[in-house]
Amino acid sequence: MYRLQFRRCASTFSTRYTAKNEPILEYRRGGKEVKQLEETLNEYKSKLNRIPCIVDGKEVWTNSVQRQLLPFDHQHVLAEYCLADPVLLERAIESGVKNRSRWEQMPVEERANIFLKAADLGSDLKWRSRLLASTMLGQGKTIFQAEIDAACEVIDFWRFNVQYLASALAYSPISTRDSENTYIQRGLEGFVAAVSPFNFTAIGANLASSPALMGNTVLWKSASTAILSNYVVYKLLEEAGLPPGVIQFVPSKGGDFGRAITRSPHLAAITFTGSTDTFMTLWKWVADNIGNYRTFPRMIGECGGKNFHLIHSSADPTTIVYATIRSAFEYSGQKCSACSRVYLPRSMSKTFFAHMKSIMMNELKIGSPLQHETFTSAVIDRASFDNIRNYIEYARSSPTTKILVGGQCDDSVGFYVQPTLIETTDPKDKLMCEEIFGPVLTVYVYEDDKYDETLELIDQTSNYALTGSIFCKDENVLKKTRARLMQAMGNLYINDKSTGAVVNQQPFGGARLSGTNDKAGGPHYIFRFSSPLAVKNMKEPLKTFKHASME
Ligand SMILES: NC(=O)c1ccc[n+]([C@@H]2O[C@H](COP(=O)([O-])OP(=O)(O)OC[C@H]3O[C@@H](n4cnc5c(N)ncnc54)[C@H](O)[C@@H]3O)[C@@H](O)[C@H]2O)c1
Ligand SMILES: N[C@@H](CCC=O)C(=O)O
Repeated sequence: MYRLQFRRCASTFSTRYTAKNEPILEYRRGGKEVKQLEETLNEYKSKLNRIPCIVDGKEVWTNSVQRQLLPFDHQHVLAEYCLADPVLLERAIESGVKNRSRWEQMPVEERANIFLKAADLGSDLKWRSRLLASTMLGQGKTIFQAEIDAACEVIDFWRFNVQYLASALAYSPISTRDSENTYIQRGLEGFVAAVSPFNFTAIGANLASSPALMGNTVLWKSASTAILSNYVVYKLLEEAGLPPGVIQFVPSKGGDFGRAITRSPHLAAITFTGSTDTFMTLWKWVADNIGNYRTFPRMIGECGGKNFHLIHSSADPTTIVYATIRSAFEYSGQKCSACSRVYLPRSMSKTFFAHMKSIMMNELKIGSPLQHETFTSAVIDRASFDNIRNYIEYARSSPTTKILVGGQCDDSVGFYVQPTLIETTDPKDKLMCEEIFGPVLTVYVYEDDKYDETLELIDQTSNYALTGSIFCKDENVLKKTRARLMQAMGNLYINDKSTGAVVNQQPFGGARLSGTNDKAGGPHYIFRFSSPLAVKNMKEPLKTFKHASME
């Protein structure tokens, strides 16, 4: 059990708290964590989970009710949740504004300890199984994918953000004989709007809780397909001691939420993760209202990607296959960091394609995420299924692309899209440029002697710059490649897959239109939610207005 302990030394604070990454549990059949998880899965599955909005700490059961379905069995309604309409959103904003200064004035140690307590609760099997079960059912994640997201990453965000805050508080400006100088991490004036995506429970948890840790009040709008897991996160925080009215849990229609927050003069920041288009819409709405705000709203956005694996002829032939399978098809490619374009040298293409085909056709089990042997399951919803199917149809009809494996889509029970491997002869094909957000991987084979041109191609093909992997064992080539692709990603992997960033190991965020690159899971992220106050306190009265040179 960690408690944050600050100790005063002269005029500075310091702390003994150092976070560690939460160990990943294995969930082997018959183990105690599996037993607990199965009980919780059964509990959630056997009832209709009813979810209210929460405003000012009070449940609000609105008349507008929506349903969350199991993506892998869409006849099964997992939850019914209440939608906040524009009037309730106004109330939530008022509540946030009203509660802000009381929360901000709570001693920072007490605030931080709530999140450390939350991390401890999440680590324990009772809450851990709730986090996992709600994520597996609602978002269609396998046990491993749910564990690394809804348990480990959630817990890591809570612990490491506290560590970053503690280090920040250790900073003290120089005081002089005449003046005592202090530097205070203050919350933003107004409220923070957190808008989260469906694909990571941890992202929702982080978007809502980082601003809160820094003394802000938050309006949290979850994605409609991640409501149950996000509600579990909210309830966990409540049990950890988060006071009422610090986070308002307000599922709502995207447009209603976006309009309500951008209309309010009290908007202090939007912390968003989702598609680039949605972030651009929010940015435009803020611009439309720019004369109306009390402060400049901060825009923090982590957006889409078109992540690449670049393979050099010196790469290890087995690593490139395993890494590509994992990055492109785990969680059905629904990670912003998923590999969706590969640049492959002609000299390795035969063995690469043969190995990929063999694994994809014989070893990848696609099915219910509740079965241990499942590699990946259905995609999140009807809209996503239709969108991905359109790209596959396009690939079927285009003269420059060929589907090598997969391509089948079946929505009779769940929204299943078979992992699909495509080869294109057009490196600027839309399959190489646009984010698909599904299990569709396109490969462009380049001639070995065209490596430099291929670097140019990678850099120029997409407006996204989220993650990229270089597979190469030649140090000189690697050096040249890194220099050429310096701006082509926010997270670079060398001889590893382009997914799987871990808090405080690979702080995460993209460049270009992939986002504002504030690096969640890194030491600077929390400062986007702070408006520091520098204080100079004069010790002596002024004796003259004249400078020495004037004497
Ligand atoms: N870069 C990252 O760290 C990161 C991480 C996860 C996901 N993503 C990206 O997220 C996308 C997938 O997630 P998604 O489908 O949930 O994205 P999305 O943009 O459809 O939705 C994200 C959130 O925005 C809300 N929203 C939609 N319109 C809105 C509006 N006008 N005003 C306010 N809110 C609005 C949605 O309801 C949801 O809560 C992909 O593009 C993926 O790359 C990026
Ligand atoms: N932490 C994730 C990024 C989140 C994107 O959806 C990864 O690196 O796989």
